[in-house]
Amino acid sequence: MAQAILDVMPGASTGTVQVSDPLNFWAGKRVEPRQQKNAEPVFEPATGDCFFLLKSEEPLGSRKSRLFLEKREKIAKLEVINNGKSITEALVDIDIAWQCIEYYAGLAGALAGQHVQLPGGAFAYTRREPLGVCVGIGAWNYPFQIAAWKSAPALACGNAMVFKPSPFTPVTAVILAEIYKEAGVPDGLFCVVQGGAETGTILCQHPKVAKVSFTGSVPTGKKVMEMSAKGVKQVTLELGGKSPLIIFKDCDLENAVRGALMANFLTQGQVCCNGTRVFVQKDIMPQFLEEVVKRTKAILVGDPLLDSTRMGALINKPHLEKVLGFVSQAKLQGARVLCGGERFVPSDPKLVNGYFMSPCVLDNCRDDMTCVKEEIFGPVMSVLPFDTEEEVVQRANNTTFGLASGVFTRDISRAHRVAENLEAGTCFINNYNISPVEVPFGGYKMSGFGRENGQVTIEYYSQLKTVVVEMGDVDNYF
Ligand SMILES: NC(=O)c1ccc[n+]([C@@H]2O[C@H](COP(=O)([O-])OP(=O)(O)OC[C@H]3O[C@@H](n4cnc5c(N)ncnc54)[C@H](O)[C@@H]3O)[C@@H](O)[C@H]2O)c1
Repeated sequence: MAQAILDVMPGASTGTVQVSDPLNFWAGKRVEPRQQKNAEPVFEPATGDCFFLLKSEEPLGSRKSRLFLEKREKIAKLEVINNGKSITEALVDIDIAWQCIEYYAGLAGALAGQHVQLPGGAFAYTRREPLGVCVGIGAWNYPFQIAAWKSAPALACGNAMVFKPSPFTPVTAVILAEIYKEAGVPDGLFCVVQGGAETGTILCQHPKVAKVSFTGSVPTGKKVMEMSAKGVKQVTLELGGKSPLIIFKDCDLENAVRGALMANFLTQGQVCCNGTRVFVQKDIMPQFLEEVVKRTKAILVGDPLLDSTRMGALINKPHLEKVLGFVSQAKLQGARVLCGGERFVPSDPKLVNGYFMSPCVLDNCRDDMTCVKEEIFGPVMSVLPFDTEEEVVQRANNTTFGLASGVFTRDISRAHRVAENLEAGTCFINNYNISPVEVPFGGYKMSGFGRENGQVTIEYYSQLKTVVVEMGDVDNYF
């Protein structure tokens, strides 16, 4: 069964793949939902064609790196077919996923408590224990990577995880389940359940669930937190962002332009930590704009399975329309479109119904515009001029989000001062959007709390037990 889904490769090309195997993984194997709801079509973003019928489960309550490398390309191709991102990026996503699993597999053996000496020979020690059954709920922009980022630390700490992918990208999480099984993870320890809001709700409300780790939008994150609060469950929330990227005039301009592109156009701009508010010091604005527009226009949009493609298709039609709507609104509010911002129809006939758009750079932006305030989640960069460090830090922080931030400067003191003053979970100095699994990732403010990756995440998937040991007699007050 597992093979069937992977057997479509390597001859697969855009528009030819149909997936029919069940995508739920329960007690060690792929299963059809026990009680099916209506099947929902899942679309291939590059062609607009349905390539899978997703049957989700109704009332759920009632009813190792070597392995990765062998499957790397196949998983990446399926990720592309389901998500629309370029194969170049998908391969990196899969690599980051296995690095994450290796990292936490390594940390598992290092989990340790503390020994505390007490008076009279007594002592205490602490044990790091699992929480129990954890739920992972994923967004559609990094389907496989999100499943790995959540399950690797969860399993390393001794928990079980039930993972629910986004119904837009249901296809690859089950392969992760099969890899875990092949690597020796006992049946039932990592399960995949398909479905949307209803299934997510059931999972969050289930009395036997100890923790929910959620990646998605702020409105859904609030609901997840409310539901989890009722059961006093721990929560990790990885939510949206509208991150600032600050480019000072003393920067290496070539690198700053590259950084701005990395901050805006990965995965068709559908990245939570994107630096979509690009603040550029006035003195270098003309040179910055000239270079960034030149590079943006050169981005090759098209068939995401081709190695030469740098930008694929957005996730679905309503989302494409929403992103294009943000561009229209920006124009009405006075922004100038320097390039892109339109639906793009590739010359390949099989891609004519795909959800492509040309990457967009907006100039003449002001802090009060919708495109500068709201998360667009598409390839739209808003450029804003600034004069002083003090002013730009204040403007950069003037948002309810706080996921990431970036600063380009050659002044080392300024770089660290700005990093300290920005209200965000991550600050990139002279780079943007790199995500090594060794460093913690997560938000400030309404971008969420808790962390993924890094050693600290162990604390979010375990609980501490204190054991107090008396070596003498009990001191009796009575
Ligand atoms: N901070 C991060 O690490 C990170 C990473 C990726 C995406 N995101 C954010 O995710 C958003 C885009 O993803 P999306 O459109 O899939 O988000 P979404 O909030 O619409 O959905 C996320 C997940 O929640 C599920 N869900 C929906 N309603 C639910 C409910 N009532 N109860 C439980 N689960 C429910 C969905 O089925 C999906 O699996 C953006 O805002 C983006 O910034 C954040």
